[in-house]
Amino acid sequence: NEDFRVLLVKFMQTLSPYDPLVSDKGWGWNTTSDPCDNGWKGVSCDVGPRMVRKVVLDKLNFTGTLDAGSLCSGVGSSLFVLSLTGNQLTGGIPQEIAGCDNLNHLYLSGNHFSGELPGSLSLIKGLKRFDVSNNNFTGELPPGLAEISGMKSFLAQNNRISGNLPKFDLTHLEEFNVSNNELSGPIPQMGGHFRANSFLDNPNLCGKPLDKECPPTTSSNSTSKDWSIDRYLIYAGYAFIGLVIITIIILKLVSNMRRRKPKVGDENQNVAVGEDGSNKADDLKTSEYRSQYSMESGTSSALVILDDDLAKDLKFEDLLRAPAELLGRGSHGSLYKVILNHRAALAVKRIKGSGIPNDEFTRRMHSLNKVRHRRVLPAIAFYSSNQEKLLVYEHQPNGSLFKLLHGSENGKNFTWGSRLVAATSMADALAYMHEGLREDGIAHGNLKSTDILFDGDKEAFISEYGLIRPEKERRIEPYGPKSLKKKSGSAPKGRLSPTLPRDDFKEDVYDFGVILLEMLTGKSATHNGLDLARWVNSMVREEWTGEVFDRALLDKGTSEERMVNLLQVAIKCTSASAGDRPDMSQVSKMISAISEEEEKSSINSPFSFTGDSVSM
Ligand SMILES: Nc1ncnc2c1ncn2[C@@H]1O[C@H](COP(=O)(O)OP(=O)(O)OP(=O)(O)O)[C@@H](O)[C@H]1O
Repeated sequence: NEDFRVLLVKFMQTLSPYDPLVSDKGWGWNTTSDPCDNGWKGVSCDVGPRMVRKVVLDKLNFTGTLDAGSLCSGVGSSLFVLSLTGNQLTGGIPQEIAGCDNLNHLYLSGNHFSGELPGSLSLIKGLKRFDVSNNNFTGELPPGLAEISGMKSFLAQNNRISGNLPKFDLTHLEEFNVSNNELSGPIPQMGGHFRANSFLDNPNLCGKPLDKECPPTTSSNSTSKDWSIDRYLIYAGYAFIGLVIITIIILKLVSNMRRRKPKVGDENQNVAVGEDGSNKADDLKTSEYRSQYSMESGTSSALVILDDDLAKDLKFEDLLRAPAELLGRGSHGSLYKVILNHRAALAVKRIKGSGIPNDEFTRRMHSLNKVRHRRVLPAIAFYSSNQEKLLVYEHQPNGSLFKLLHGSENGKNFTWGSRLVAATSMADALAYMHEGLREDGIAHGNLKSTDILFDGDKEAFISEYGLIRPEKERRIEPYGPKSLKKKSGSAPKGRLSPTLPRDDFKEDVYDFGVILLEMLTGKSATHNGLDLARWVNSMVREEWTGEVFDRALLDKGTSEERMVNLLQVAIKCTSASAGDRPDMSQVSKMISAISEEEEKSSINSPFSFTGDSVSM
């Protein structure tokens, strides 16, 4: 009826009170047309009963306020999604928002909203995704909000919300972030897998997972009981660690004593013997590795040159003396940019205490050096001792895929065509390496978007292939749709699985799938405590596939069909069980087919960054 249109038009006018042109923009919002017939901008309706289901008006420079009263009286219970992200709306969220009592998704981030979040929000019992991040909200979080069961995202970071944090049930939440507010007091024990970054930058918030302990309090019996349990656990932990250390020392002493006892007739008992019966120490000194500088004289620890052109005459001393710039600290060690006279810049990875014995590591580097793909960055030299390893690569000047997608430019200049080209060549490179190194059992082992680097010509390379097998273990709680049905026991990536062996090649496929998802969604794999594969799966299940894609991709010329095809490949790669994941060779074929389609449709955009270099 007409009243309902009048109310919706009033809602729109309040969003943009200073822009009388809204009605002239051809957006359809007027009392004479039907929102479901004439496609009002941002309005989607049910096909059957023709009811307004979604109102999505993002980034339209609205400067007014949210007239929830008119909107919710107008659309009543039919509205499922309200999204006003990235405008400049002011004022608060009116209590009347509860009139939209079937709202599932409420996205209001990136505005200038202020005031307290209304308590009436907790009356919207079906609320699943709630995002009010990046506004100026103040006051306390209504405790009822934490009691809505089935909530999947709660994002309220970057506001000025104060008071205590109510107790959410975090085990079922996929995204949770209240960082950078003014919250105070202890973080309640809420379960879930969220790390400190979901709570950071609240000066007076304390307790796990933050690094900051809460001061002991006597005011509440239950709190002091929690504290004494905590303390008991800490002391028990110390005692256990002490016991383990003592056992290790005793075992070491016993094994040293045994080793020292020479056996009659055995003169080489201290030299390890290889599987083929050869003497490993001698192997390492063969002409395949040219020792340039020996750190520990008399041992095989030396800078080993693998690429005669790039690392000619490179000496360990040169690396030690040259000025080095720390580029980052990863999970295995630090990475330095080193510039030596008359040489291209080098990237030197320093790994301490890898746990891989010297000779095993050297053999691994040797195997890797035999299998080369032009899109996999080879080590040009390395040094290995039992305590420390150095790997020397060519420095790549255009940063990593991670920075390109999540750096200051947020992937704005990384077009769909460029992403597809990078995905195709990375899949091809990984498939090639898997095939060549399968017998040696050497997969990449730790693939992340920081390991995809761009060279001077802005071509993508995989780096750190097979460098080290991290102590990351097989995931027991997978992230595919099957696992989402299980309500408990969900685990973050890399959770311990003591019994099942890990298939490194299928782990690579999973990691590659996550990289594809990062390229498709523009989200990082661990942003906001979010497990990307799990989030995408749940969005697709809820039939919100269109909402997962990076907005920077929704340009003229981008094929949604091929984006969905690539998304399906990524979902297969991140299948719950390793057995359901395709091999990299199959992945490569599927992506190549999408690329061919793209080429045929002649809308393939060239791989392009704008500007001289990628700004990070
Ligand atoms: N050859 C290279 N040239 C230029 N930048 C590099 C090179 N190798 C790595 N980097 C960048 O240096 C930073 C630190 O790298 P590093 O490998 O130490 O960390 P990581 O990849 O985040 O973690 P991990 O140790 O788990 O692999 C990353 O941003 C990475 O993209």
